[in-house]
Amino acid sequence: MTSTSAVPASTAAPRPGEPLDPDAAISVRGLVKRYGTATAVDGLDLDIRRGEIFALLGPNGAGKTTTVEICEGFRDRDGGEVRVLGTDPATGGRRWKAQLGIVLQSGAGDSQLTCRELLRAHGSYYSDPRDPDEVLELVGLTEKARSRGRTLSGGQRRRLDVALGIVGRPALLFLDEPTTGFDPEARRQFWSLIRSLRDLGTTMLLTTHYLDEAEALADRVGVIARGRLAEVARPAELGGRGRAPAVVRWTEDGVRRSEATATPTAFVRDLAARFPGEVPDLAVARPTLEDVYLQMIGEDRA
Ligand SMILES: Nc1ncnc2c1ncn2[C@@H]1O[C@H](COP(=O)(O)OP(=O)(O)OP(=O)(O)O)[C@@H](O)[C@H]1O
Repeated sequence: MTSTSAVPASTAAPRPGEPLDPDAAISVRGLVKRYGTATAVDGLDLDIRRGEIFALLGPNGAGKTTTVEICEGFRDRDGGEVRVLGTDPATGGRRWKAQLGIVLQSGAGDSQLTCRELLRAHGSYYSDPRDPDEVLELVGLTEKARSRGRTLSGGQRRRLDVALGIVGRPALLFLDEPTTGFDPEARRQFWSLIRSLRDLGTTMLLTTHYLDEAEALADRVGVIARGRLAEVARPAELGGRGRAPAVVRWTEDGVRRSEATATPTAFVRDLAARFPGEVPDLAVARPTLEDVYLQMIGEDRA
């Protein structure tokens, strides 16, 4: 289940001209980034509240990584204002950086050190690191404490990446496509790790191409297209999804039928009255997050 405790009544993106939110974990206004003559981020506004999991969605090349890297302090911007944990990333020093956890796509898997040694070494950069064994337990790698990174499976390496991202006890964790290449069981285990981190109060900014992942984890999702935020909403409400009619499908007289209705319960009750037993092949569906996402992206490209 998705916790909504960190999400206020208003879930939308900031309005144009709205000032930076000093209480937000991340507050971005009018962000612009150009590479040569190409504009990768084109006036992006975004607030991410403390304690929430926010998923940034968007097609390849939409500007997600650029935005995230500017927030991490790895990339300069050409315009706009950004505050991350109250600090402008362009000027953030060591103390500010120590509050961030960054899980990159690369991975620490090639290290000659054991998992525990790696965590201890990495933790030494921080003033109040988590105990390596506590972190290994949190990510489900206790049994691999003495294993070297290069002997781990792909999914285990990813867990080690997360372990390295959280050993410094970050207030804000960036996760870039964290479950790419995971098998289904590993993804579910990873999701439960992310939820435990949220329960510990960690704010997380996640980029993902997996819409089921965004739906399972995120308090809010933001769809970025052509360098702008097209919409911010709870996963269940994106693109008017919460208000969309349900589609009832069934088979009657050997013919597959369907009906879009705002009152599916009443419709199914009437339908059931017409059949002596089970309504053949009955299904009630609402648009999935993927349906509304693809529609939004398609409209943007049109
Ligand atoms: N270092 C760079 N130099 C030139 N252009 C770049 C650079 N980095 C990104 N771009 C361009 O900026 C645009 C946005 O790229 P970005 O990596 O932010 O997108 P993304 O949404 O993260 O995409 P993906 O889902 O493929 O990771 C793209 O058109 C990309 O080609």
